Amino acid sequence: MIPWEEHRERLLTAARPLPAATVPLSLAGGCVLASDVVTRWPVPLFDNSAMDGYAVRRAEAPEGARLAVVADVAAGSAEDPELGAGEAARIMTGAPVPTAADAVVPLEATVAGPADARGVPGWIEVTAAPAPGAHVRRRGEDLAAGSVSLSAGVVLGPWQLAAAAAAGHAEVTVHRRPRVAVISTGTELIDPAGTPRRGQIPESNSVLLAAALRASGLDLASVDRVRDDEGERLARLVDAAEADAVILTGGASVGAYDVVKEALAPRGVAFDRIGIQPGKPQGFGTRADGAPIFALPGNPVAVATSFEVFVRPALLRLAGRADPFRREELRRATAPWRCPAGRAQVLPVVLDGPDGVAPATAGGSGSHLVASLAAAEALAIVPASVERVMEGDEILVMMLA
Ligand SMILES: Nc1nc2c(c(=O)[nH]1)N[C@H]1C(S)=C(S)[C@@H](COP(=O)(O)OP(=O)(O)OC[C@H]3O[C@@H](n4cnc5c(N)ncnc54)[C@H](O)[C@@H]3O)O[C@H]1N2
Ligand code: MOO
Repeated sequence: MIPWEEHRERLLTAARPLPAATVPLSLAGGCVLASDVVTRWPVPLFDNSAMDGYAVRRAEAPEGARLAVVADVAAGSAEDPELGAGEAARIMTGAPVPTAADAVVPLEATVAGPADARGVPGWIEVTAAPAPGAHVRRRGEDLAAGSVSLSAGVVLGPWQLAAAAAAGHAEVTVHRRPRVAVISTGTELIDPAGTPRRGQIPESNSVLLAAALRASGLDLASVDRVRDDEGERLARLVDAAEADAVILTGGASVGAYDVVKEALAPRGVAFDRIGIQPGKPQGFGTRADGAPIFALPGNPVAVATSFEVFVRPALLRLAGRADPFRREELRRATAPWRCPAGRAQVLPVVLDGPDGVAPATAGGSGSHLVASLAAAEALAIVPASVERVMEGDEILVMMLA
């Protein structure tokens, strides 16, 4: 039996980041940046006002000063009005501060005289003197021109994409988002909407994997279902999948009709017994083009936990993530539970209070308990040496959100 950490390491070593491509920002969300984004200009681009108010020469704007309003600068204006002694310009938030001004007095700190047709008053009186540079957002104070705005390796979320746009880029160079093919196997499987006859069950693994891929920012390339007597078709589907990785479920154990093993072992996929429960039988290999092939056991809970423990980190590596792991926390068991002998346990759990954790199901870690998966919030990972978790024991918990 291979320790689960060793199996995971083997998968991670084989998973090389996909080549980089330049894509528009609208398609880059969730991708990992492959090269630095260097700002084309200082951010902000020019000194601009942080307030709606009046641009002034501070030395001439003590409390009680009356200033003539000689210009009106809106956001987007290219004007740079001269300000003489005793003069001010009305200015809006985001508008360029006139070169002659060195502070902005907000509207609320003024009393205004009669206005013209555009609403610009002829004069204002300052009711609170501005501090030096008050309400002026300085050119380059966020980022100097030519400096790195986003470093390679960053995952592009909404904030990072906005930063790239602000730095003057409509496109970024990212690792391609992995496209993943899913193939579920089993003669017993029918559509969830069907009426199962004796021996048949609704197919749920591909539903789980498709959603898990999407939730991890990965693309679903295709979904197929194969009967246990369709080994050749299975091999063809794996070969032909237009995907960067293939995940199969079922048929990975020692049964008489384990189609995945039959079809893929001759193609170099290694099937091993891993020291983890659920998820003991696992197959792993690489296609001729380097795409990893993950053959998971069929039990739905084993699929859920194997995806989290093995497949997701490897796929995130393909996506270019340096750290592909979930956040982990140490929590206290608030109920006791049994663990399998000789294998690490990955148990779907609920979070109990600020630092507690309890099994999501009374049935323990049975790999068929798919309905109770719905209640789970995280996965407890208990080492192989532990046979029983006692109330109060410290447990390592892999957080799923
Ligand atoms: N003699 C032994 N038998 C088994 C062993 C063993 O070591 N010796 N290992 C057990 C363990 S542990 C597991 S896990 C399973 C894995 O078996 P397979 O990978 O061959 O999976 P299947 O037999 O195809 O399916 C297992 C189970 O899951 C249901 N299933 C399969 N696919 C789906 C799907 N897409 N949606 C919903 N449910 C699915 C299937 O009906 C079975 O009930 O082997 C044990 N046996
Ligand atoms: O390892 Mo199997 O996945 O326990 O039930």
